[in-house]
Amino acid sequence: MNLPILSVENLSHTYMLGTPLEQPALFGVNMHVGKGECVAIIGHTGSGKSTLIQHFNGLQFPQSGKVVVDGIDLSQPRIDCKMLRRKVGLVFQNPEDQIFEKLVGDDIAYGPFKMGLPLKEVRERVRWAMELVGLPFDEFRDRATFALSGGQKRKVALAGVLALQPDILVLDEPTAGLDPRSRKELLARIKRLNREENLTLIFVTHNMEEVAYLADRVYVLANGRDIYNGSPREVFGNREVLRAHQIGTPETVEILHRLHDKGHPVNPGAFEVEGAAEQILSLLKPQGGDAGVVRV
Ligand SMILES: Nc1ncnc2c1ncn2[C@@H]1O[C@H](COP(=O)(O)OP(=O)(O)OP(=O)(O)O)[C@@H](O)[C@H]1O
Repeated sequence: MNLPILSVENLSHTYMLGTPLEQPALFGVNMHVGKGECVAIIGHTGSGKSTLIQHFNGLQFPQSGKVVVDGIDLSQPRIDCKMLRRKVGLVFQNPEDQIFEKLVGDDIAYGPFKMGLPLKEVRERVRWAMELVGLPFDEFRDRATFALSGGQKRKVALAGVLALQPDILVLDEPTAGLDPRSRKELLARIKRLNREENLTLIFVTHNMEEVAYLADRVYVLANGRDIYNGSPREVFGNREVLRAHQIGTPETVEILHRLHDKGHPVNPGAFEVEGAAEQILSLLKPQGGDAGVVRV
């Protein structure tokens, strides 16, 4: 891991603390994310994923424990929230929570404009962010936000955050509700941002194919605790732990494990589609020295 740009130490959180409706959500969570890393957070519903990422840009502040973002200790009083939100862009699960202007271009321009940037730069950033998420500027800037499809709204919400040019991008279920083609396109764009622009990426997902495709490292949350972290290969290799916490594995892992259990010589750790396909194809090739010989 590179130098950590985000560290969480022993973080606990209880909703409605001190009331009869107290709801504990996090218990002593630890997490470290290196600059330029792509980290997935997985866990069953209610395990605390959203609560955790809300601590990264000051939507929640540590009740106990520590969150440090690029040197800013969020447990200290008088945090510069504006600066923090420029460093950490959070895209919510539901794009409706994030879009409030009538026109697409105005909505994406809102953040950079509030930063006090000159109009020319605001416009450049809006164009850049729109093209990046796959919304052609000339075609979409004057479109009404309310009349967009769910997938287009998701792209607008993402572009609005990208236009602030954050150092860390945090995505809550980035492709939920998208059709397979839009999902694939958006994931490829996000991957490019991480790999080519060196944007640190943290994302929450229930989709294990997404984890396999994007993540360098995976944190597993269960009942408000970080129970495991490792590379996708390590995490997906630990199917017992995942099953115990109602977390699936990518289809590729399942297929390779079934072949392996039936005695076929495959490595079930290969979770990427290309690697899995190669292994399956190699099983279909004739084995042994007589390969290709036709006996009559
Ligand atoms: N605003 C809130 N007030 C009270 N309790 C809450 C609130 N938000 C979340 N919780 C509770 O905190 C716990 C963790 O919720 P959280 O939304 O962080 O989980 P999650 O892993 O993101 O779930 P999901 O995968 O369903 O989005 C749950 O028990 C939830 O009911």
